[in-house]
Amino acid sequence: MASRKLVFVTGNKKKLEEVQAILGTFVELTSQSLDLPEIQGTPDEISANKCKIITEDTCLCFNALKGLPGPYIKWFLGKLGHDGLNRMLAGFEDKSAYALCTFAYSIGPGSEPILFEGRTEGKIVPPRGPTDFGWDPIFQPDGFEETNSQDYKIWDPKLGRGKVGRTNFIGLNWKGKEEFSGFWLLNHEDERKKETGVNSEQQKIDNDGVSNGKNERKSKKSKKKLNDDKISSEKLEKLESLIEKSEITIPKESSIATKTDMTGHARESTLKEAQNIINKAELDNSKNSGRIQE
Ligand SMILES: O=c1[nH]c(=O)c2ncn([C@@H]3O[C@H](COP(=O)(O)OP(=O)(O)OP(=O)(O)O)[C@@H](O)[C@H]3O)c2[nH]1
Ligand SMILES: [Mg+2]
Repeated sequence: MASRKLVFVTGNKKKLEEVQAILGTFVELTSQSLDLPEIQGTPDEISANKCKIITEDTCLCFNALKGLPGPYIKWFLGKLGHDGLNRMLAGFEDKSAYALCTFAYSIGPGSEPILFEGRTEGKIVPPRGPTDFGWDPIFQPDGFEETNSQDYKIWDPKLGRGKVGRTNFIGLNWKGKEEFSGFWLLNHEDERKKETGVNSEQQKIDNDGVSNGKNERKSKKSKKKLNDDKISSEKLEKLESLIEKSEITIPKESSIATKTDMTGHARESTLKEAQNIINKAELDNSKNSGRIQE
């Protein structure tokens, strides 16, 4: 199992299953459910993990309704069901929609969460397939004859494909995963050293154009280690070269945001949720240290 541990703050078992399947070989997730803003339970586990957390917010956006229900899909789905959601579009010719998944990733208290997004275009159709997960039965991604329900439930590494924006983000295209893994390594010096054999000082030397045999040896060792972790050497080389060339960019601003879609809203609410969790963990930390001193 991967040595990197991350707390996924979600109350949704299906989400957890999907994200773990996608990140499986790279990060081991533990889940924690927090009902914000009325926080239930204590996020001790989060504090203990120094609050390396991710949250994820899923939107289903109808273009005819200028992006709505978007982040409110949970409540619309709960009240109207699949048929009701279809009927909302009865008066419109345009049945197109998109699934938008926004991840917030935090490396710990005091650090601003970083956002990553995945988006899948498709259309709203009468329900087909199993009904055990949300709006899957009524969302048919472009290029597919099946709804999300009828197609692959989760990221399938053998088939090399999966579904909706989550897989678009970290599965279907490797770019998202590279950014995430690259970001992770860049921000966790200890793990970076362990995984790549290169620390930031050495990287600085390499970037300045000075290479040495020692690094090459370490790099070979790290390749073996990560191969064992089932990341192909081709992908590892790409990742390492991205890190070394510092070509990894963290997408703070989305290139897909438009005035009519829900991207901005999704970003804001995900960020707020992540920030609330961090604030709560910070508060818990300070309360704990207060208790110890007493
Ligand atoms: O058919 C689906 N395929 C998916 O891939 C998917 N991902 C989320 N959802 C549903 O969309 C709403 C978003 O709300 P949401 O992002 O706030 O999730 P949530 O409240 O269930 O969990 P969380 O906020 O604790 O993580 C909720 O009704 C989720 O069940 C999905 N439905
Ligand atoms: Mg939620």
